[in-house]
Amino acid sequence: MLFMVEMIVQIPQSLDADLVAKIKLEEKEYSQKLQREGKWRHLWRVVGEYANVSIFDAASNDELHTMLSSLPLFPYMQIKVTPLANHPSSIVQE
Ligand SMILES: O=C(O)CC1=CCC(=O)O1
Repeated sequence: MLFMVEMIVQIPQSLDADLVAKIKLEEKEYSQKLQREGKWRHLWRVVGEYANVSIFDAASNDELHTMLSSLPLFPYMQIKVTPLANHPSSIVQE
């Protein structure tokens, strides 16, 4: 099952800079693990914003929720999930 996931990152200015750097490094490592596993299919930066648009491939809503809530930046993000279905005019059927 494919999902479009929109993430807006909002890290409080008051958070310790070293802690922020550590969280970002852990976020990168975790996201790249999911990408290598084929679970995180696309990761795009939204131009001009500290935000991304991603495509996830998860077996269930529960699996997607587990992946998203395990993100190190999860406490500092607004996340919107949109389930995707095949479009009848698409020449690519997933
Ligand atoms: O920078 C972001 O958009 C948040 C994020 C998601 C995966 C990652 O490595 O950073």
